Amino acid sequence: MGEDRGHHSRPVQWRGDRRPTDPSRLAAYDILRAVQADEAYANLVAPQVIAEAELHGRDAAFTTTLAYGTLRRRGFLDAVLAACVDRPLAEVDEPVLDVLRLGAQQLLFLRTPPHAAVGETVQLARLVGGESRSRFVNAVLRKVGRHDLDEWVEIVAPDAGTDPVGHLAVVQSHPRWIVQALHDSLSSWRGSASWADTEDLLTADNENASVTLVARPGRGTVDDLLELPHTHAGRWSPYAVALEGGAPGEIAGVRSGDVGVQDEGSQLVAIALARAEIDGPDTAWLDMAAGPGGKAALLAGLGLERGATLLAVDRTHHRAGLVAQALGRAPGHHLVVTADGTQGPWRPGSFDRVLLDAPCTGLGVLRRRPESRWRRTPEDVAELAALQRRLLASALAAVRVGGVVGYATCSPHLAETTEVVADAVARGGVERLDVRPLLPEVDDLGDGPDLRLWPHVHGTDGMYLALLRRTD
Ligand SMILES: C[S@@+](CC[C@H](N)C(=O)[O-])C[C@H]1O[C@@H](n2cnc3c(N)ncnc32)[C@H](O)[C@@H]1O
Repeated sequence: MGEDRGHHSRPVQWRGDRRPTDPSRLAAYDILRAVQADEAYANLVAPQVIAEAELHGRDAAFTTTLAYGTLRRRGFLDAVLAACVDRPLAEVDEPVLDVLRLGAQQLLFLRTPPHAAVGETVQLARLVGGESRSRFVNAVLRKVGRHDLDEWVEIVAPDAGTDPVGHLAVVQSHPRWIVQALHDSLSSWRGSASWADTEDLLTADNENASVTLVARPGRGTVDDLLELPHTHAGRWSPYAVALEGGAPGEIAGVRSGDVGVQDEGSQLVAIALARAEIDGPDTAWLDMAAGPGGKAALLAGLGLERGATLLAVDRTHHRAGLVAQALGRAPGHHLVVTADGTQGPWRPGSFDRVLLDAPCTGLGVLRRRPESRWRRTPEDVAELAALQRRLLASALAAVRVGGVVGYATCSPHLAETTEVVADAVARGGVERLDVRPLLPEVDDLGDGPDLRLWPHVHGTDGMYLALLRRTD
């Protein structure tokens, strides 16, 4: 490489007498490199890179769209690039490959005029890789530009009739195993799913998620939030306000923690758990894997009128610290502890309600984490499912007879959801509740009894919740 560019080194927008590289595209490149080379998370690194590059408004939005889209579409873009490069892609320098991906993304998905997409990308290649790399990038992108998106789909995707999983994997740019897992989960939700349903879900994963605020009960109201510009009421949750444009960090309530940034799917999980009927006392609540504290903060508010005390636990000190921050100004009784939920510092049967929002693969929130589909592996599922079983056993031991455990994940994978719960039910001593009547405001909740929310159906993150009442 001509230059070693860490994602923080900037601004280097000139080399010799050449014209400047477009700062938005350079920032997108920096985000890609940080994700690919340093294993950064795009949603964390992008705002940092954009701020350091002093990009605002449309330029900042273009950088995010280009970087996120390129990360999501990597599978498809690589299939196209492989058809245009006369050696295996693995032999192309990673930074040059990222430049090629950015160029192909603009040509095929962003409607950037071809001369601009090629010209600007070649300029970027010259900056990051020197003259010979820029000629290579120019030649490859000209080949990409010979076909439009539909033609490329015909060329690189397996036939939908004979290999529907492989077809969707390429066309919607997801690993094969994830396409299959999502299809299986959708199929079990309503008895069956067509490949078109699955494609709708995969399409939703490739779109940006909107920002939703939560007016935490006891700390503010939805009506207060609706006074703010660019807001309207949420679709399902009585505490939700959608923010269309504008930065949540500029809202005073968000800065103080009275208002949270929280997808409606997560809000509905906490609300359903709080609404489940239980006999007897209802004052001891546990959130067993609480970091960073979004659901804990909502539960604390929901528990207020019942005089409930919330114990929020996380295994890592840092994550427990984030929970403490989220709960900091919350009225009522709450306590945050760093502990391993599989062997928590409490006596068996101590709690009336327990939330176990288990660590999971996050396959329901792929739209928010553009690179994560390429990082996750089927081995992660097996490892997490084992931990989820241990945590659920511990949650069921922590709740009293008659109390309720909510088992939630932001993954719809069957091995992390219904299979974990089915094992717990099979061991006896628990009754599975139908979650759907607890959320009458939400349409289309499938066959039940568990709650499953989908980006393409409900517009929320993909969330799962089973409610288990302990019977002995
Ligand atoms: C899905 S997140 C919880 C999200 C949270 N409920 C919210 O809404 O903000 C899972 C959390 O479980 C924590 N965790 C993982 N293993 C754990 C364990 N053995 N005991 C307690 N917490 C654990 C992780 O650190 C992570 O913060």
